Amino acid sequence: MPRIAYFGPQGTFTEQAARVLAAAEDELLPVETIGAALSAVRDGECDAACVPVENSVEGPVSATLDGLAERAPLVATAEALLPVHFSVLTREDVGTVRTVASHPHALAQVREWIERNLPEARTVVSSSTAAAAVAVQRGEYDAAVTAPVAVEHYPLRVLATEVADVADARTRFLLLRPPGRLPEPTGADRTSIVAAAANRTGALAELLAELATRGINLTRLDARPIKGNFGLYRFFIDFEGHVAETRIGDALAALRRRCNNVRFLGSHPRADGVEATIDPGAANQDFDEAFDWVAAVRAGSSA
Ligand SMILES: O=C(O)C(=O)Cc1ccccc1
Repeated sequence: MPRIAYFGPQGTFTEQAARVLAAAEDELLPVETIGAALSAVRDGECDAACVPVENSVEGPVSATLDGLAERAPLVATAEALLPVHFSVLTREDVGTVRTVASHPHALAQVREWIERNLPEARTVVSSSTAAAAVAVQRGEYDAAVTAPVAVEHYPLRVLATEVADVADARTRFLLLRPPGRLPEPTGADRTSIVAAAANRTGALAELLAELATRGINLTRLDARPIKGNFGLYRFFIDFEGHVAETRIGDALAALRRRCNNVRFLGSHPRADGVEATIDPGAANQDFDEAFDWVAAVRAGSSA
């Protein structure tokens, strides 16, 4: 039975995402950290890992980005996009709430609600939203900001539901596997890479220009420090399209030439189904025809 490690414990948002991404026969295994989920795949204990990668309020999930840039390569084969609103859970015996625990991304999304509704509470960071619920059960903190499903696993009092400072907040999750067969292109795909640009004037601009001149639309750009090299950064770039397409393959080949290091992190269908924008002259057919023409010129059969 295929096994999927997810960022747990039970009752996290990531578990909800894993349920969306898993096949009926897959076994879901909660692990304590994002790093442990990635290691479970690298060590062969699990076939895939489900982890959060970006949030529309807080931005990138750095543990996931750093975990993908280092150690053995993993490739995203699918993504899920979940709306994120929170429940606030307490023990039955809690009077005034003085401590509220949760994952930093959750706390960042309910800061105003806590100020308004729990003015005496101090916030405490936990490894995940569900880990905060466990800590409340144990009596370590008074309240936890959790995913709506958490109350099914941790019998706590529901103080509030549908809590969110920003309406329509969403988190994107990835299903990661060892490199292997890629999903088929659909016309509404996302490709992800991480690249270490050379440390010289204009290097990042040149790298982005390779994508821009081929009419490739970016969907995300994040910089993360390369640890142990103060001042050096790697760039995580997501863009529309699939590596199986000529225009995307041509761009990746250019990045490979220009960068110190490029790692392919996957091509897979977008959860929102948004189709790639194609500029005039930048469709796959345009690339194919242009390459055919060059081949014909080289063969002496065209000019
Ligand atoms: O802690 C969780 O439940 C997670 O899955 C990470 C997370 C935290 C806050 C918003 C979305 C995902």
